[in-house]
Amino acid sequence: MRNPRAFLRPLAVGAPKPSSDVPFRPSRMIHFFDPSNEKMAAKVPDIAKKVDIILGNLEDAVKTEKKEAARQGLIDIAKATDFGDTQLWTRVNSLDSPWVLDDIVTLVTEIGDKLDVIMVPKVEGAQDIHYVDRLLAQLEARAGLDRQILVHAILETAEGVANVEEIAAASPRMQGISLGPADLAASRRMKTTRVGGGHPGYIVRQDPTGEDLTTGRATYQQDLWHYTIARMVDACAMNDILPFYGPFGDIKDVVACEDQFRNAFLLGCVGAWSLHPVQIDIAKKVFSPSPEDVAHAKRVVEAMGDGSGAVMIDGKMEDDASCKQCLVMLDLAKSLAERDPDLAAAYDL
Ligand SMILES: CC(C)(COP(=O)(O)OP(=O)(O)OC[C@H]1O[C@@H](n2cnc3c(N)ncnc32)[C@H](O)[C@@H]1OP(=O)(O)O)[C@@H](O)C(=O)NCCC(=O)NCCSC(=O)C[C@](C)(O)C(=O)O
Ligand SMILES: [Mg+2]
Repeated sequence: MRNPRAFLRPLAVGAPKPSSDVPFRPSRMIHFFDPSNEKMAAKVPDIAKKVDIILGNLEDAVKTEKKEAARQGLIDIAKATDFGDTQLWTRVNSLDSPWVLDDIVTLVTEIGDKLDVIMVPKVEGAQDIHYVDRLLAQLEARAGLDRQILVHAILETAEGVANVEEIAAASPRMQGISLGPADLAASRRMKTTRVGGGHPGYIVRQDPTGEDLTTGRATYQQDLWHYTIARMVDACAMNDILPFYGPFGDIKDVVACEDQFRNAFLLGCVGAWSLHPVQIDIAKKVFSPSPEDVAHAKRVVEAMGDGSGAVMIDGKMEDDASCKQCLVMLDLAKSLAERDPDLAAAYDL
C-alpha cells in the first residue's frame, strides 16, 4: 500500500498529477454501444446529446472477430464527434484477455484527450487497479495528456466483492464501481440465467395459519442484489467515489427495469447502465430526484437554518440528520439542473 503522501504523486515522469477529488458530474446513465455495429454507431452523435455518459464497449457482447473493428470504430467515432459535456467512456477487455493491452495502449494514444473514464471488467483486487494505474500514467506521459483518465471497476466476481473496499481505495484514479450481475452470478455459482433483476424463486413465504401448509400463504419476492449493492455503496461512499447499478437485460420489461433502477437509486447509486435506447429515459426519470422531493428538501433546509436543532414539518420531526439527507438531494438536483433545462424549471432552485 502506498504511503499517504505518495498517493497523489504521478506514477510516471511527465504524467498528469492525480486529483484528490472525483468530479461528480451528472451520471444517471452509462449508455452502452458496440462501436463495431454500424447501425448503433450511426446513432451515437444523436444519443450522446441525450445521455450523461456514452460508452464504447469493447468487451462482452462484442463478437471475437469484431474486437479490433470495435476498437478502431471507437477511435473513429471519438475523433469525429463533439460530445459537448457528455462524458465519453470505454469498457476495455478483461485484464487476462489477448486484447486488453492493445485496447489501452491504442485508445490512450489515439483518443486519450477525449476519454474521461476507462471501465475495467472483472476486477478482483487492488492489484488489478494498480496495474492499470501505472500503465495509464506511462501512456498519459507519452501522449502528453494534461488530465488524468479515471478508472471505473466492475464488480463481477466473488473475489471482487470480497475485496470491494480495497478496490475502491486502490488509487486516486478510481472514479466508481458498477455491479456486474451476470458474471457475478456465474462466479458465485448462483442458479440463475438472467442479466440482473429479480427471480421468482427467491422468496419468503407467510407463516401458515393452521394445519394447512399449502394454501392461503402469500409469498414475497426478494431482491437478489441487495447485499452486493449495499456493500458496494458503502465501499464507494467511504472513498468518495460513485456507485452504479449495472445492466438490466430484460429490455422489454421496462417496468421491472424501473423498479431495479429505483432500488439502486434509493440505496445510494448515482446511475445505471442503458443497454438499449428504451432504457435511457427510465434511468433519467429514476436517477433524477422528483420535484416533490426537491421541494420538500428545500423546505427542510430553509426551516433548519444553520442545520442544528429540531423542527416539525407536516407532523414530522426534522433534525440535523434529516437536514443532511435533504442537502444530498439538493446538491444532486442542482448539478442536474445545470445540465437539464427541464429539470431546472421543475426544481425551481
Ligand atoms: C440488446 C440488443 C442486442 C438489442 O438489439 P436489437 O437490434 O435487437 O434491438 P431493437 O429494438 O431492434 O433496436 C432498435 C434500434 O436501436 C438500435 N440500438 C439497439 N441498441 C442500441 C444501443 N445500445 N445504442 C444505440 N442504438 C441501439 C438498433 O441498432 C436498432 O437500430 P435500427 O432502428 O436502425 O435498426 C442491443 O440493444 C445491444 O446489443 N445492446 C448493448 C448490449 C451490451 O452492451 N451488452 C453488454 C453490457 S451488459 C454486460 O456486459 C453484463 C455484465 C455487466 O458484464 C455482467 O453482468 O457480467
Ligand atoms: Mg460481465
